[in-house]
Amino acid sequence: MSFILIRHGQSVSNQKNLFTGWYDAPLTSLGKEQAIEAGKILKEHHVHLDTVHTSLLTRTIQTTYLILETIDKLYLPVHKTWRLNGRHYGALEGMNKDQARKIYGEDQVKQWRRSYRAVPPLADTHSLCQRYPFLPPEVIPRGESLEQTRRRMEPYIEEVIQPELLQGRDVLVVAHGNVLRAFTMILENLSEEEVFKVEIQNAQPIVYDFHSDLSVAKKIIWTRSSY
Ligand SMILES: O=C(O)[C@@H](CO)OP(=O)(O)O
Repeated sequence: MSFILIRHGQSVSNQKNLFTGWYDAPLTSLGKEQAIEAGKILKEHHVHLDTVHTSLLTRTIQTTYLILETIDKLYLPVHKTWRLNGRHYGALEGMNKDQARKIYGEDQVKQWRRSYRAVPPLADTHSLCQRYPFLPPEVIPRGESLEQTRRRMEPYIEEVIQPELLQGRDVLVVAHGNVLRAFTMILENLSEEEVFKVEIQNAQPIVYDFHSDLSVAKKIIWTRSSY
C-alpha cells in the first residue's frame, strides 16, 4: 500500500499572507495550477489510488478534484471530514502574519505557528455553528495548538485511514499545512523539537511506503526535479 499526503494549492489567504485555519479561503489561479501540476506528477508516477480523504474546506476540496480530474479518476470515493480541517488559528484568523509579528513580536508568532503546544488567542466561533450544524458547539475549536489538532485528527486516522492502509489500499489525503505536520509527526515519530522545523509546501506530493505493521519503509517528496 502507499500513502500520499498533499497540501492544498495556494489559497487567497496564503497569497495575502493571512492566518487561515478554519476560514474558508478558495484557491487562487496559481493554487489551481499547482493542484493540476500535483496531478500531473501523480500521473507520471502511474500512481494507483483507492480512496481519498480531505477536509470540509474549499481549498482542499478544489485541490482534490483538480488532482482527480488530472489523473482521470474523478470516480474515486472522496471522504470529507472536519477532523482534517486546518489547525484553528483562533482570533488570529484573518490577520496578516507580518502585522501579527509587529503586534505580538517575532518569537510569540513563531511559537503560535510552529510549536507543538502553544495555543493561539481564542476566537468567538459562534458563526461556525451554522456551517457545522452536525458538531456540538463545544466541539468546535476556538483556537488550537498543534497538539490539540493532532488529538482531534487521531480518531479519524485510527478508525478510518489506518484500517484502509492495513487492508492494502492506496490512500491519498489532501489537507492543510499543520494537519500534515501532525501526520508527519505521527508517521515519523518526531519529537516536539523536530516537528517545530517541519514545513509543508503547497501541492507537493509526499509519498510514504510502509512495512506490513505500518512503520515507514520509505518517504519521498515528488517535485518536478525528483524524477
Ligand atoms: O494560516 C494557516 O492556516 C497556516 C497555513 O496557511 O499558516 P501557518 O503557515 O502559520 O501554519
